[in-house]
Amino acid sequence: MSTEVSDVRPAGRAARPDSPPRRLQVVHGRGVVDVAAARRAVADLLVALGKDPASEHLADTPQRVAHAYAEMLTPREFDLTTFPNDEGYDELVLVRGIPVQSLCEHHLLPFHGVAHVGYLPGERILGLSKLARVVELFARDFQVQERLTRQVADWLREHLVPRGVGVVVEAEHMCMSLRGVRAPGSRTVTSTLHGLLREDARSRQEFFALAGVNR
Ligand SMILES: Nc1nc2c(ncn2[C@@H]2O[C@H](COP(=O)(O)OP(=O)(O)OP(=O)(O)O)[C@@H](O)[C@H]2O)c(=O)[nH]1
Ligand SMILES: [Zn+2]
Repeated sequence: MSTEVSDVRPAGRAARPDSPPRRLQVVHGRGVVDVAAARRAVADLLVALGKDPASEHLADTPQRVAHAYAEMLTPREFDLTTFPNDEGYDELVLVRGIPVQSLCEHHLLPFHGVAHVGYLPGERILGLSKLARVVELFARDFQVQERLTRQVADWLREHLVPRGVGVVVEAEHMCMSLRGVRAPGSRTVTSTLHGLLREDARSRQEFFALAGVNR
């Protein structure tokens, strides 16, 4: 998925790179869901599963399912707000326990859990809520957990230009709980590190310790 990040400063305002705060509008470049086509496909699926979509109980189900998938595949747009790091804060900034709600691309079933996202600030610091918004930006898609984890880390490296980035995702996959291997409660942990959090052992250990992951 591509994302577009554009400057939303009002026209005529000086574009000084250090003017606080800086807001960049983040728009996802994902195809819009064709709800009508999805509704027809869900009705066909019900028939294929031996159900009658015209029955009283299922009459509105195709419409609901189509809307549910459209919602689950559409991240909210947001402003990426950054501030100059005037105090020269050079320690880790970490938000733990960010909810992750995504859909496995193999079975179209949910996987959900938490993300811990941290960075070592460079010239700018980020509005804290934006770490959770970036997780949503990539989670609202058909995904595998490894790619989701890496996309969040790569995106922050590109758009925040910190000295280091770390992302840990812990999630339970419904395709492993409800069906197949039927291992409810098992959680998959994935991580991606960039910059100093990858290269410097002390920073890496501190990140995993604060994230609550024992490595
Ligand atoms: N690496 C990775 N695998 C995933 C993820 N979500 C689901 N899977 C796995 O994708 C695999 C698909 O394997 P297949 O053998 O093609 O599908 P399957 O027969 O339904 O597999 P079972 O789930 O073992 O019954 C399964 O092992 C799933 O557990 C993910 O986020 N990352
Ligand atoms: Zn799956």
